Amino acid sequence: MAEFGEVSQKSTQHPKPKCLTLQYGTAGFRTTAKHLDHVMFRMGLLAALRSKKTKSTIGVMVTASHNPVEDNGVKLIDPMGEMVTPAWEGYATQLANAEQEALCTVLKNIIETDAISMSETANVFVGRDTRPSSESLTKAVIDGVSCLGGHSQDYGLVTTPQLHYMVRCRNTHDCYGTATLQGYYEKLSKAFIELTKNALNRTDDQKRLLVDGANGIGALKLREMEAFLKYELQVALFNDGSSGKLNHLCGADYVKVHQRAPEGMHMGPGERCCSFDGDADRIIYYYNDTAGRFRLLDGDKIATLISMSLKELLTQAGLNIQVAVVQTAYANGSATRYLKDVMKVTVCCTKTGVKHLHHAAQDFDIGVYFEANGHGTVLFSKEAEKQIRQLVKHSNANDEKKRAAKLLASTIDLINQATGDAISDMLVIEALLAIRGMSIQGWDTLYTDLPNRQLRVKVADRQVIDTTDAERRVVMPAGLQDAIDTLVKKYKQARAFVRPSGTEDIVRVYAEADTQEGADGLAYEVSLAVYHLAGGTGEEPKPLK
Ligand SMILES: CC(=O)N[C@H]1[C@@H](OP(=O)(O)O)O[C@H](CO)[C@@H](O)[C@@H]1O
Ligand SMILES: [Mg+2]
Repeated sequence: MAEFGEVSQKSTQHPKPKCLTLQYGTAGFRTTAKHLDHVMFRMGLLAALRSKKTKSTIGVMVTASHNPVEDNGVKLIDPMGEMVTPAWEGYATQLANAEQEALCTVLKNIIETDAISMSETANVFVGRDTRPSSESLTKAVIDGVSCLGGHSQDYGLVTTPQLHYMVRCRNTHDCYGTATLQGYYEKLSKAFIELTKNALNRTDDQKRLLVDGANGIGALKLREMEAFLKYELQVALFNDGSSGKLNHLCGADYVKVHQRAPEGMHMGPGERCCSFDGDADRIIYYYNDTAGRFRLLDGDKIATLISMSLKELLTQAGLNIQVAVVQTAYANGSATRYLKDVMKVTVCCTKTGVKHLHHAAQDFDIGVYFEANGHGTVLFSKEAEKQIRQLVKHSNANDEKKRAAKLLASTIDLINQATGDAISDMLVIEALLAIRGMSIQGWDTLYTDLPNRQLRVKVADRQVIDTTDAERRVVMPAGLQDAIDTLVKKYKQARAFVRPSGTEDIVRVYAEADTQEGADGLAYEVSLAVYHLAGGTGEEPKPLK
């Protein structure tokens, strides 16, 4: 094959450091940026192959999300804007790790195994975050695509969900929206304005939202969008990237993990605040209560607000459409209980990682999925969307039904169904709170989170831990699950689990209990069990102070 001559030749300009092995993890490849040039070139090759195979446009996003600014990473986006299918994650790992001489053989194997017709055209959309390394890494991706005769469209600086959206628009021939930034801003802001028309007498205070942009791409894009929102949302933007460092002491991950406000944000009591992560696919809300205590509203609370609102609107519209919520083991026990017992919605639990939640949510009429850390969106089945849109058109429908159906239709338009999207989720939350006339305090008190703690344990090989039941139970190493069960019994309302991280070289420990001391104590004791039974390295875990 003629193309391979060029691949061999060009790949020498993107050499692989010897002995470096990487894995396509929970969210693509991620490591220090200086080790990624060859990976980017090769992901360009793979994206071209995936495009030929699917006869569709494929996306390649250069970002390391909430990681430090020195890191970078890459994720592949499949035709409907979802994460690339698991079999191809395997190909991605093979390609990234092939030594220079073996690259063409690995490429040929993929082409043969998947029976890819090389005469097909290839189209790849490329986007990047604000990291200094992202620009040159993007060039490496484009080099890879063109080596296999593919065509790239470089969107430059975009949030991860914006690129997912572009891919979905292109492959639905613009039915989903127009594949431009302007198209994205117009579609979302139109739906937002439509929805907020239903919130009467909103004051400027109620329209005000403090946003922590994590010094990243989300801040830039929110600024671009502001004019489209016609003052229906009045954003006070902090950590906008003009001086601070990306993700440093700010952003959704920092706020969630440390359960503390980001640096650089000036919060008055009761003011509604939110944080994006470094590529704006995660969002977390929070506020300081009147006693000055920091209160976090995480992905679970977001899923609760959204599913509750959708359910009520469906009832008002007289539509018999099922709403389900998909969570992971990290969902707070109180959230799961509230959804099941009070709201009576179907709740299902999947493994960690957006792709698992997204996949599970596709099984329902309306699948609301959120990780506790704020990754998430809502998926509407074709049939559910059709019923809602038909009711909007139906001139005989009575006023209340029609109004509810219109609200549902605008909510569909406001949600980025391709993937979790901080900007889109923020607008959905703002609109729903406004329509309900609900304050952040009111939303917060729907249920009270059980105190919880997450810890990390270093072990020689995290793959020695094997889990089952959506990562809630350990199968290997022997004895670890028994040890956890015994420890959990010592605490009230307690739950704990451990799993190997898919993005970092650590084992994660999660514990919750009726008090913070309990959650901390249990998390510590479970960490010790992991350390002793799963080959801990370095210092033994210490109790939390
Ligand atoms: C406990 C936790 O927050 N895990 C995160 C983290 O995955 P780990 O596999 O736990 O490292 O990064 C993923 C990608 O961003 C995200 O989907 C997930 O929720
Ligand atoms: Mg992210």
